[in-house]
This record gives sequence, structure tokens and C-alpha cells, in this order.
Amino acid sequence: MKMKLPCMPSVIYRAVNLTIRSRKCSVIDYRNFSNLYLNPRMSDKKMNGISKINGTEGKAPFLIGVSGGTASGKSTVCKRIMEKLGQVDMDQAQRQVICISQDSFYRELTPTEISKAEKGQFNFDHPDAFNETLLLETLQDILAGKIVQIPTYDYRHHSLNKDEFLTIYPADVVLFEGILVFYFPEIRKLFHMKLFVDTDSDTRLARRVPRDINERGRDLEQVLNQYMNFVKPAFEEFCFPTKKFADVIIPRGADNTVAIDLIVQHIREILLNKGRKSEERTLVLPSPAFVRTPNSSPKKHNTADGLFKRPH
Ligand SMILES: Nc1ncnc2c1ncn2[C@@H]1O[C@H](COP(=O)(O)OP(=O)(O)O)[C@@H](O)[C@H]1O
Ligand SMILES: Nc1ccn([C@@H]2O[C@H](COP(=O)(O)O)[C@@H](O)[C@H]2O)c(=O)n1
Repeated sequence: MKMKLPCMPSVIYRAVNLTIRSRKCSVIDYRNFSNLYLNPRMSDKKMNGISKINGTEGKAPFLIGVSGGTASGKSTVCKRIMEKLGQVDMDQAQRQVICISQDSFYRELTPTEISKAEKGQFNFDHPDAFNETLLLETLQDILAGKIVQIPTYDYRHHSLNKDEFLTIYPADVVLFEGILVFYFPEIRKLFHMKLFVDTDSDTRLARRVPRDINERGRDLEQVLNQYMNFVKPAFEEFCFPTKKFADVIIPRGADNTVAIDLIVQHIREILLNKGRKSEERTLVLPSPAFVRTPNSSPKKHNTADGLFKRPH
């Protein structure tokens, strides 16, 4: 059974879907030609199923990279996707879709670097700030279907939380978000789909200032100095140039509900295909408001989150 995209005319969905697979068109828009750009350089890997990592064959999750400048809305976009897929209010181990942050892979700083960081004088936006080896190995393990433990990060102390790890269980779809997730070539080539959240820099700065003061323990002067000296130049040198690797560019981040709905629908298809291959799996169907009866009128289902058990 082929699922249709229920929230928009199927002809448009088919156009988008075909474009994703056949790499024909460089720009596609659903409503006003500014909601979603599809890059013709869509990743080569198969949509789902078997992939080869380090010579080992196994059932790999569909790995989606989500990049964009600081405070562009990467985490919020991932959160919306998870919410729309009904993956939030459930046990970590049960999730079909999970989200991981690149910030978990900041490297440990030396005492000298920490004192610089405390004055807003350390460059956290440079690729060298990350533990590239751990990042690569972790993603390879995730793609190999292994359970992995990832570090958690403390922005207030610029350090990894000692003895505090997040256990990542195998999932069907993995969202991996961060400012430089497309920077490292070895890591970049692991993604099956690459999204770039494109929010203008004024908006990003306006969001970063209160976030860093309220949630990351910074003062205004420190935030602005760090932004001017490191964040902005590093964005231009390392992050922005990776936009060209994106398959899908999302202008305006989480405000772009059309783009998010398209991506959610694409993930639903992936989950459905994966579910077909695994008899006992829980399937994610369109959320209740989107399910249509044959005469095309919306029909509500009483299940939470649109999650159904596969009928036997
Ligand atoms: N569409 C939006 N409208 C208003 N505020 C937003 C929006 N998207 C994100 N934010 C806020 O901006 C800040 C940065 O968003 P976040 O998703 O964490 O960005 P990123 O993960 O790219 O750093 C957060 O405080 C978040 O609540
Ligand atoms: N100790 C740290 C570590 C990172 N940062 C900043 O975080 C930004 C990345 O996170 P986003 O959620 O904004 O993508 C990055 O721009 C670093 O400057 C920090 O300030 N302190």
C-alpha cells in the first residue's frame, strides 16, 4: 500500500517525492516558493534497509543531519518533528525516532582553555572544538545498530558532565543536529538526508542572547563579545559553506510548518517501509486529523499520537 501525503494535494506531494528520489529539480515550493528548497544533490544512500559500515552489513537507521547557524532553530525543528511523529511522551528505548545533539561531542578543555571560555574567549564554533573521532565512531556504531552511550554537555561550565551519559537505543530514524554536522567529510557522508535550517542572522542573534543569559549562565557582554569575535566569523567560515551539502533547506526554521510537515511525511514513509519489514513493530500512521476516508473527509481515530499496531 502506498501512503499519500494527506495534508496537501497529492500531486504536489508526488512532485516533491519524485524530486527527492530523482534529483531533478533544484527548487521546489509548496505554497509560495520560499518554504522549502530541495537540493539536487540528494544523498546517494538507500532510503532504508541494509547499508555497509566498516565492512559490516546490518539494518541501519535512516540518519538525518540537521545543521544551521547557532540559534537557527535546529533543536526546535527536531522537537517539532518528534512531536508530530508522536515520539516525545514515550520511553527512550521505545522510540522509533531519536534526536542527538552535536554539542554532546565537544571535547574536554584544558584548564587554560576553560579560563578563556569563562571570559568568552574560547572558540566553540571552530571544528577543533569538537571530538571528531568520538563523533564519527558513535555515528558508525549507531548506523551498525548498536546501543551507544553519549556524553552530556554542561554549557555553564564548558565541560562534559562526568559520569552522566545518555543511552541511545537503536531506532529507525536518527536526527543528528549541530552547527558543524556537515563540516567533517567522513561524518557528512554518513547522512542519508541533510537538512539546513536557514534563519537570518539578526533573528539568530536576537534568540541567542536571551537563551545564553537565561539557560547557559552568561552575561550580555560575554555573549556579544563571543558572538562578534568567534561565533559570527566561524559561522561564515565553517557553517554557512556547508549549506551547499544540504538536500533540503528550511527557511525560517520551526516557523516553516509546511517544510516540517513535508519532512515528517517523508519520515512516516520511511517508518512505514521499515515497519513492513518487521512484523511486530509499531507503525506510525498519519496523525488523526490527516487520515482521510475514501470520500476524502477527515476522520478521527481514537488512538494517541496516531500510533497503531500492525494488524495480523
Ligand atoms: N520559530 C521560533 N520562534 C521563536 N523562538 C524560537 C523559534 N525557534 C527557536 N526559538 C528559540 O530560539 C532559541 C534557539 O532555538 P534552538 O532551537 O535551540 O536553536 P539551535 O538548536 O539552532 O541552537 C531557543 O530559545 C528557542 O526557544
Ligand atoms: N561551552 C560552550 C559550548 C558551546 N557554545 C556555543 O553553542 C553554540 C552551538 O549550540 P547551538 O545550540 O547554538 O547550535 C555554538 O555557537 C557555541 O558558540 C558556547 O557558547 N559555550
